[in-house]
Amino acid sequence: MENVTPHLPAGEQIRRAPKVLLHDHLDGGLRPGTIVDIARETGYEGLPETDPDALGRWFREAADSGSLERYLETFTHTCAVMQTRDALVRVAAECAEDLAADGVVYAEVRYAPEQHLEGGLSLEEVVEAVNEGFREGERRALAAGGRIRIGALLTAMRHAARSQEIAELANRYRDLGVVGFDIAGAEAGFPPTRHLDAFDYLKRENNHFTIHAGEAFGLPSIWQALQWCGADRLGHGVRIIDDITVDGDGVHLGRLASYVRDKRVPLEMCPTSNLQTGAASSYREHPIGLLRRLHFRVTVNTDNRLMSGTSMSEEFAHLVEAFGYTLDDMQWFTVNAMKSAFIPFDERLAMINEVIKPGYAALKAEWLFAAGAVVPSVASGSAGERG
Ligand SMILES: O=c1[nH]cnc2c1ncn2[C@H]1C[C@H](O)[C@@H](CO)O1
Ligand SMILES: [Zn+2]
Repeated sequence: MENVTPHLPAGEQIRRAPKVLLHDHLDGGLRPGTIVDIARETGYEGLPETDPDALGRWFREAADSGSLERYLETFTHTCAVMQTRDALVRVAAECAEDLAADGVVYAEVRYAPEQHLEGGLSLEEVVEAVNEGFREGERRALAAGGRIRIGALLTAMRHAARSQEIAELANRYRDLGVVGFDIAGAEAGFPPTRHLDAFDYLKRENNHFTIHAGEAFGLPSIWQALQWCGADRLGHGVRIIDDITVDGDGVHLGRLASYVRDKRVPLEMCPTSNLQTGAASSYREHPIGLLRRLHFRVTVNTDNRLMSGTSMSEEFAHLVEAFGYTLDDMQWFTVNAMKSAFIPFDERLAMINEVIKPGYAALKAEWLFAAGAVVPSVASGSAGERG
């Protein structure tokens, strides 16, 4: 029986495991080489480095400041090279290819259309270019032997005043590649209630939205996002830990933490990003460990693959190392994410039953066929005789 003892998944196994990503920014995931190419083509001269490797390092280091505001400054450069139709198509197609190559089978990728208008595109043209890129990337992934499906989330910037317009845009492109709405940007000083009109509108339209909350600001932000705005999911939500006490008597959940767990509110957790912005101090101390043990609806995400130098596989590898997670844990996070996606219920269910569960079952069965395993005796039926 020792062969069925859960073992820790390693690099290649983590990559091949089907993964679901709900929180990934399009303008936070460009390939450094693509940034350099587009900057050259479009005459953008503001890049801090023009060698792709050096530029990749620059993003990771600049984002490693311990402050969300400083972290966000790095997006000036990525947004600067995402101002034309061709650039948006290319970046979106490569995003789909990169995620598929990393074993992501379903992703919701977000971006703020209002940040891509400087080259004269309209909001609609931005959305259509990104959608075209995602479809192209899905086709290329298929041709390369992978498979991925991507839905877009339209983000409004919380310091700006275009959330109603972006919410209407999300509604117009619903069922046309856009699956929901989000607000992002600096959290302190910009509470989600500033955008109540947009959230009320989306609720009236029976549409879906998530809100970045509980990252750089604490419980009041989470409380507003849920109880005033009606968010379906929380972007990050790590500060919910402030409403949980662990002492000699056990674990005590405050009213807000209880609500989040009881209502199965999905938490889009992004461990590496949280370390960079100071929302958590190490992987081992990241609240995801406790929240998973307490059965919150936790999901694992990348946030910004470029700025964090990460991928879904990297995030899981860190968690495996910090918490000893097994393939069963990975499946649990992945099913949580799929249950929390904004696509229709029947499609989510089919993804879970036809893609995710069989994918993990196949990986879990691999020990049977590994070198030195008991394959001959299983094949000859002796295992059955013994049993
Ligand atoms: O983790 C984040 N918190 C708040 N805002 C963020 C985060 N990551 C990216 N953003 C911002 C910067 C991007 O330009 C914008 C849209 O993707 O969203
Ligand atoms: Zn984010």
